[in-house]
Order: sequence, then C-alpha cells, then structure tokens
Amino acid sequence: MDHAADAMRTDLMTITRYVLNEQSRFPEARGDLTILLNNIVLGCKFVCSSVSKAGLAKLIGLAGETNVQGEEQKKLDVLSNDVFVNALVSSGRTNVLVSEEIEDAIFVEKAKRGRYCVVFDPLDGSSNIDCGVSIGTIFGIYMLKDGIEGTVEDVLQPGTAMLAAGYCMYGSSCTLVLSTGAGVNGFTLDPSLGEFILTHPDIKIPKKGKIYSVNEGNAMNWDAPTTKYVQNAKFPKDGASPKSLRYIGSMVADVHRTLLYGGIFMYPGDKKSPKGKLRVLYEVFPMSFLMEQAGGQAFTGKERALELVPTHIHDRSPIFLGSYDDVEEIKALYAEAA
Ligand SMILES: O=P(O)(O)OC[C@H]1O[C@](O)(COP(=O)(O)O)[C@@H](O)[C@@H]1O
Ligand SMILES: [Mg+2]
Ligand SMILES: [Mg+2]
Repeated sequence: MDHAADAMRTDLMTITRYVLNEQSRFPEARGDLTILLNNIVLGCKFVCSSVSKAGLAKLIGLAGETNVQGEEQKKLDVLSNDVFVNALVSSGRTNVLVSEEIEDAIFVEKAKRGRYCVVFDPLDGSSNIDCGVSIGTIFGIYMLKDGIEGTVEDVLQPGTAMLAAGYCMYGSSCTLVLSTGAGVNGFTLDPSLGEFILTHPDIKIPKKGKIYSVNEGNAMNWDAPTTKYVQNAKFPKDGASPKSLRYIGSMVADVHRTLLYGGIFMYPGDKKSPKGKLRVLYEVFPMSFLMEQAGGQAFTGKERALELVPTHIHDRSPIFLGSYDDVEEIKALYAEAA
C-alpha cells in the first residue's frame, strides 16, 4: 500500500500516537509506560530489519552457545536478546527484566524511574529462522509491586497482574499486536515510513473457529482430553465439517493466525513433558492476556491460564488458547476426565 499521500492524513494512526492517546486516559500518567513501549517498538524495528537481512548478513545458523533451557542458541536469538536488553535498559523505565535467553532475572541499577518489569522471548520460533518462516518477539509488562527496589517476586505474579502484553511477528510483513488492557490492536510496519500504522483496530477473535493447531507428532504421549479433542476435530459426530489443521511451529505465527481467523492453538502437557514446552512468563501469559482481551479464552488443562502463579521465572505450562467456544470444548473434556 502506498502511504505517500496517506502520510499527510491526520487520521493516520501511528503506534506512537496510539500509545500517547492511551496515556491520556490516565490523568496521573507520567509518560513512563509510553517511553518504555516506544523503546520496545524500536527493538522490534531493529530485529525486523536484521531478520529481513539474515541470509545476506550471515545471521542464520548457530551462535555456538546453549541457553538456560538447554536449547542451542541461534545467532538471531543472541542478537535479538541483546537488542531488547539494551532497548529496555536504556529506556530508564525498567527495573526487572526476564528473558528466555538469560538464566537469572536482570535487576537494572540506576533506573531512577524504573517502575516496570518486562518479561520477553526475544526471538520466538527459532527452529524456523534458517528456512525463512515467520518468527517473532513476545513481551509482557508488569509494574513493581511496591517500592523502587525490584525483586524476583515482582515477576512471579499471576498473569492477571500484567499491565500490557504484545508480540511482533516478522513475517510477510512486520506486524505488532498490542494490548494495554483495553482491547487488542494490530499495527503493520510501513518500511518506507519506518512507522507502525494501525491496520487492525480492536481485534476480536471469532467466537468459534475452523482450525486447530498443535504438534501432532507428540500425539502418542497426549492425555485423554487432548486426544479426544483432536479426534472430534477430525471426525465430528454431528455431521459438521472437520476442522483444518495448521501448525507453523512459531507460537507468534500460530497465535496470530488463531487471533485473526479463530480456532484453537494448543501446546498440551504429555507423558514425556507433563508441563508442555511453552514458558509461563514470556509465552503463555502474554498470549493468554491478548486472547482474553480479544474475547477468547486461555486454559491450562486445570485453570484459567492467567490465574497461574509461577514459582520460577522459566516455569512451563500446558496451554490451550483461542476462540471462546473452542476453548469451552476442551475445558468440558478436562472436566469430564477429572
Ligand atoms: O517444535 P515444537 O515442539 O512443536 O515446538 C514449537 C514451539 O516452540 C517454540 O518455538 C518455542 O519458542 P522458542 O523458539 O522461543 O524457544 C514456539 O514458538 C512454538 O510454539
Ligand atoms: Mg518462544
Ligand atoms: Mg525464543
């Protein structure tokens, strides 16, 4: 789309203008969250530019290190982590940072106005980097519980305490989806302007979808409710059409499609990994926050996902999230099995 003429329109909503408008809803706001979000946006633009040049700039392949999860780090994992740590620290508004790539929480010294904690997955979908499939960044923001001294307790809070969450998808276009607790909005990067423009205002997930999304290669280890759900999706009893399967293997891309088209995304626990694979703080919570804000649901197999209370910063949890009715169905199967 050519924004050359549009750029002069006063109703063209950039993410900067959107965040400033949001700030004005809170008369007591001092602009700290606005500055913090602007720095996250800058980090996303930087990573987006690196991802698009990855093959040319020798940014694909392994970095040679293993992260805290025992996973081999890709060069882009390391680069994206550095970008976001720098962007967040230099905002002067963060006190506690948790990254998938760093074993311990980072406590930012000299952050005079650091009232916020940011949890993030700097590069999600690492296994898809080398073949050019969509990848992303996920983040969630908390406020310090009290005082100005951050502790790990500030991030070991339930997801219901999150103030804002979002993700940026580096795909056929660069899309940033954000919620500050008043609905969900999607912005697309116009590379010629270097600005994210509001392209998906007030996203609402369809109440019921036609797609299920799961790594079926793990089916032999699934529990009974997950197995039954997928069986019903493929062989519906009431004469309804079977659901389609879509699975990219990048949570950001699978959740983005689920948000726009409806359906369910699941990474269940199984016999081999009872807690599943996805990490509570920087994968499960931000995506569950966005789903609820868009009218969907997020469930762990036991409880509303946002009510989980993590005991460790890299905790994992099973997750089923998406359209309201589809998540109701899996909840009913777990209730039956209990
Ligand atoms: O390959 P699997 O087991 O299906 O796992 C896919 C999941 O793993 C992840 O890639 C994990 O995230 P990271 O790439 O950030 O480690 C998710 O994006 C995705 O949903
Ligand atoms: Mg991830
Ligand atoms: Mg990652």
